[in-house]
Amino acid sequence: MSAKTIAIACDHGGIEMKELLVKDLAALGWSVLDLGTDGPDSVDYPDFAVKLAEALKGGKAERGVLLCGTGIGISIAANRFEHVRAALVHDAFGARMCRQHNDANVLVMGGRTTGPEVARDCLKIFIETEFEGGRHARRVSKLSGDGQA
Ligand SMILES: O=C[C@H](O)[C@H](O)[C@H](O)COP(=O)(O)O
Repeated sequence: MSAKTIAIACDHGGIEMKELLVKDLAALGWSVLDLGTDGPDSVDYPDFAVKLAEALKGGKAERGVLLCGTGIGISIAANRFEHVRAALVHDAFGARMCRQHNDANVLVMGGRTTGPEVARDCLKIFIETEFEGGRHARRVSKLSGDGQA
């Protein structure tokens, strides 16, 4: 069976965290689609959210990871796409809940706000936790235009 693919992208605020997490993803058995950025030069986080959203839409990856300084800007940008459920996570509980309750398909963290070991832990939990479905499936369906809001 071929490895599942996860896309990862960041701005300059998340570059060190990206390098760390790419290694972990490979060790966890995922094929990694690295969409940059690749160096410390200042770039604009919305451009990288778009790259990742397009990779998910085009079926090039099943899941995604986005990183910027705080995770805030890049999660705002990613959630403008209807097929993206990007969760800004700061701890293990959030990483677990965003999968179990929200079926998040993109994990977002801040390279300037979350320490490396917490980030690695969150990534592993995000990867290994399944969506619970049930009442949560009804709620998640309302996020994508199927609801009455
Ligand atoms: O939400 C935005 C992100 O945290 C960016 O990484 C941050 O705004 C970049 O800031 P600067 O251009 O000062 O490095």
